[in-house]
Amino acid sequence: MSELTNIISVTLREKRDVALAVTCGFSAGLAGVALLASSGYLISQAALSAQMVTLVVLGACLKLFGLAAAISRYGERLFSHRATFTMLSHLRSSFFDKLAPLAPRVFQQYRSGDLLSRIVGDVESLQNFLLRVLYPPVVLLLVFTSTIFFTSFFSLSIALVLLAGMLLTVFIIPGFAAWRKKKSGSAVRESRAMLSSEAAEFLYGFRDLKIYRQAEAKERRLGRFAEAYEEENRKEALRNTRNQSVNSLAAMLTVLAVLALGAYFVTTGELEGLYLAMLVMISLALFENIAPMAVFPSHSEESRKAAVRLESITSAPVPDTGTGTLQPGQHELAADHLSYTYPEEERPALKEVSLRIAPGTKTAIVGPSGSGKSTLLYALLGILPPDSGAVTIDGRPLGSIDSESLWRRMNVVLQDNHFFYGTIRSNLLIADGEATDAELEEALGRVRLGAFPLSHSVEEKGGNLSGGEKQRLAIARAWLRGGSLWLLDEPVSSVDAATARAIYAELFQKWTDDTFVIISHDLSGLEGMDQIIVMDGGRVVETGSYAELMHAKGYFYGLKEIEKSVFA
Ligand SMILES: Nc1ncnc2c1ncn2[C@@H]1O[C@H](COP(=O)(O)OP(=O)(O)OP(=O)(O)O)[C@@H](O)[C@H]1O
Repeated sequence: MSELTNIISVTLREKRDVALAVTCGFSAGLAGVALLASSGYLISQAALSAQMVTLVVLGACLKLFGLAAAISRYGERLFSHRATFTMLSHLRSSFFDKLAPLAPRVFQQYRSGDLLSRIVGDVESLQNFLLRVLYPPVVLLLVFTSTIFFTSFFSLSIALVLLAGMLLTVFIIPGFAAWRKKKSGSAVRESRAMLSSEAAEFLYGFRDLKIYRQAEAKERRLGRFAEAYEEENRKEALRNTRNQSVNSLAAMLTVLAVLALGAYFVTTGELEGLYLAMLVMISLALFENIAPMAVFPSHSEESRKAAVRLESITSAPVPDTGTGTLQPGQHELAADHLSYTYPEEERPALKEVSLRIAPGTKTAIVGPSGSGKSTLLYALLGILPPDSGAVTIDGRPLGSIDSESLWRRMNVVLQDNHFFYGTIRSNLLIADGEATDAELEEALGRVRLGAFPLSHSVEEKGGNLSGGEKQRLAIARAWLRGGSLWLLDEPVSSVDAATARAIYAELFQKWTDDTFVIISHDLSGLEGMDQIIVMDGGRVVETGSYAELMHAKGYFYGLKEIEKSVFA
C-alpha cells in the first residue's frame, strides 16, 4: 500500500468531491435497499393484511425511494468522475514536475515507447484507483453496516448471516483474489510497455529496417508482442469473470441462507411472517451492490503496479537546481577537473577535463569521433551533472544558477535538434515567441534559408527537410534566441563548405562581442579562433591558438597532417 501513498494523497486533494461521491454512493445503496425492502413489505401487506392506507403509504415510499436512488446514483457518478479527472490532472502535472528536472538522463535510461506507455498508460490506469479500488469498499461498508443494523431489529441471526455474507463478499473473496493476483504477477502493464517500445522502434527505424530487409522479421516480432499483450488481457478478463462468479455465488448462498433461516423462524414464531419477504428482498438488494468488488483485485494490483512504475522513474535523485540568476552580458565559462561516465558504461567519457572560455572569445573543440566533445558540451550546459569536478560560470557553480536563467543566456545548437510538426514559423517561434515575421525572415536569410516561406510546412522531426536545412534552421532558431553564449555542436557538418563559411561569417560579424564554443570535425578555417581545445579519449590533450598548436607540432599538428595527406 505504501506505493499508493502518493496517489492517495493526490486523490484526497479533492476531499469535497470524494466526500460527496461517498455520501451519494451511500444514499444510493441505502435507497436501493429501502426500495426493495418496501416492495417486499408491500407484497406481504397486500397478501396478509391489505389495509388501504398502508398500501398507499408503501406505494408512495416506493416512488420516493426509487427517485432517491436514481438521483443519488447520478450524484455519485458525477462527483466520483469529477474527482477522478481532477486527480488525473493533478497526477499528470505532479509527474511532469518531477520528470522535468530528471531529463534528459531519464531518456537514456528508458526506451521511448516504454516511457510513453508509463506516462500515458500508467497514469490513465490510475483513473480506476478511486472509482474501483479506494471508494467501493468504503461505500459498501457503510451500506452494509447500516442495513445489518436495521435488520438486527427484526432478527439478530439474519443480521449475523448478512454480516458473514458481507465479510465474505466485500473483504475475504476480493482480498484473497487480490493476494493471488499479486503473487501470480499478471503482466498486462509490462506487456503493454514492451509492445509500445517495439512499436516505437518499428516506426522510428522503418526506413533502415526496409533497407536492411529486416522489416518483416521486426513486424513478426511486433506481432508476437501484440499477441502476448492480447493474451495477458484475455487472462485478465477471465480472472475478473471468475472473481465475479465466485462472489456472486457467495452472495446468492447468503440470500438463500436468509430465506431458509427466515422461513424457519416464521415457523418457530421467532419472526413475523409479514417481514420475511422484506428481509429476503433486503439481502437481494444489498448483494446487488457488490458487483464492483469483482474487478477490485485486478484494479488494486494494476494501480499498485502503475504507481510503482511511475515512482521508479521519478524517485531518482533530482539534481540540485539553484535559484541564482544570470544577468545579460558576457560570461566566462570554466570547467575544473570534470569527469563523467555514462550510466551502465565502464569507460569514462570525460576524464579530468579543465578549460577556460574567456568572455567574448571564440573557442573550437576538436578531436576524433567519440573523444567526448558532445559530452563536454552537455556538461557545460548543465544537462549532465559530472561525477566529479565542476563547471562554473563567472566563477559561480553552474548548479547554483536556475537552469531557466542559464539557458536564456545561451544559444544552443546540438547535433540532434528536434523539429516539431508545424511550419518554419512555428519552429522558429519556440526561440522567441515575440519575434516578428521580419525578424524570422532575417534569421532565415542569415543562414541561407531565405528561399523558404515562413508558412512552409515542417513534418514531424523535420522529415521533409534535408540534413543541412535542418542544421541551418537550428542555427536560425539560435540566432533568434538573443543569448550571448553560443554553444554549437557540429552545427554545419551537413552543409556545403561555402555555405558553412558564409554562415560562420554572418554569425561572427553580427555578434562580435558574443562568446562562441564550436565543436567541429572540420579542422579547416580554425585560424580565426582565439582558442582551440583538442580532445582525445575523454581528455583535453592540447589547448592553444591555431598558430601555437601548429608551432608546437603536437597532436593538432598531426591531425592537420593526416587531413592534408587524405585530401592530397
Ligand atoms: N548516451 C550515452 N550513453 C552511453 N555512452 C555514451 C552516450 N553518449 C555518448 N557515449 C559515449 O561517450 C563517449 C563520448 O561520446 P561523445 O558523443 O561525447 O563523443 P564526440 O567526441 O562528441 O563524438 P562525435 O564527434 O562522433 O560526435 C563515446 O565513447 C560514446 O560511445
